[in-house]
Amino acid sequence: MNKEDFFIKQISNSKYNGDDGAFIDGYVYSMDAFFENVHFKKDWMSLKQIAYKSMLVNISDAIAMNAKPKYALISVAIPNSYNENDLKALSSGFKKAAKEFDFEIVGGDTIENNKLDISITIISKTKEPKFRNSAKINDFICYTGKLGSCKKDLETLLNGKKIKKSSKFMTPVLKADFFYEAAKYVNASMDISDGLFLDLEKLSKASNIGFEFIKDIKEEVGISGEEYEILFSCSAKNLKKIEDIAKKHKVKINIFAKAIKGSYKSSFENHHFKN
Ligand SMILES: Nc1ncnc2c1ncn2[C@@H]1O[C@H](COP(=O)(O)OP(=O)(O)OP(=O)(O)O)[C@@H](O)[C@H]1O
Ligand SMILES: Cc1ncc(C[n+]2csc(CCOP(=O)(O)O)c2C)c(N)n1
Ligand SMILES: [Mg+2]
Repeated sequence: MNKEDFFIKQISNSKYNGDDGAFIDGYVYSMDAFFENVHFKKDWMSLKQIAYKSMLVNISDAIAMNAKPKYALISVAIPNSYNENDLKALSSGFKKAAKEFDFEIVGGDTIENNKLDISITIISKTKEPKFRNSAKINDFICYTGKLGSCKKDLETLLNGKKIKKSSKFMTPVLKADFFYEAAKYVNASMDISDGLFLDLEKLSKASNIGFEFIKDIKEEVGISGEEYEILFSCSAKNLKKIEDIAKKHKVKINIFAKAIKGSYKSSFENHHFKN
């Protein structure tokens, strides 16, 4: 077992743990960290972009569970060198996301540190939560959008070069409207944060299924992280309905595998606690 899974198992064996968020009594509780030098370098993005992306990566988990964000708690470690304009820029990114997705920032914590580190908790509401453990044998396995560009853009940045302002690495494009409408036809879902192959492994474990690939997934597509697309499964019967909803919202759907008996293991390493 890897260090991350070992640790999570030590802390919590709650039945609510293990999905994009914990669904309890109509609400989904989820949190994600967005830390300097782990998730971004400060010369890559403006403070507003950093704050905005830190919110989007969190909202992504709520959407993947078919939950609508209602409240957020934001914990921020801020370098002492930041002036008032910096603080305004940072808060404008948080507020932009709250306005766009119509939720309230109800609390958090602020400390001083030598790096900018952001942790956000989102509390979201749903009448019909979607989990990772509900994919059924013979389901089609699909993902939204295009995968691959985030890894390419990350590499460009790590090589000291610039990427386009419109890059999905800078600003993930969440498929909220599509998914809130399509969710009733979906069996299982999660967001793609670690990369399709690793996230498929999580889906496989949670739903106790394997995959038969219909389409060949190239390595640069399968190992691209931070895409924040939605990975989902649905029955053959519901596929057409989902495709129609996707068309209406101008969202691309890739149908690339079928769920079969068995299990799936990615041959690629998790980026956390690499040797
Ligand atoms: N420190 C922790 N304490 C308790 N539970 C944790 C901790 N870290 C992770 N978990 C739980 O383990 C599960 C997997 O966490 P992880 O952060 O990998 O979520 P993910 O949705 O798969 O990935 P991402 O955060 O990149 O979207 C989640 O249910 C999460 O709540
Ligand atoms: C400086 C820097 N180095 C590496 C990366 C790549 N990276 C960080 S987190 C992550 C996947 C999901 O994250 P998490 O599991 O933390 O939600 C990836 C691919 C980056 N963005 N910035
Ligand atoms: Mg997730």
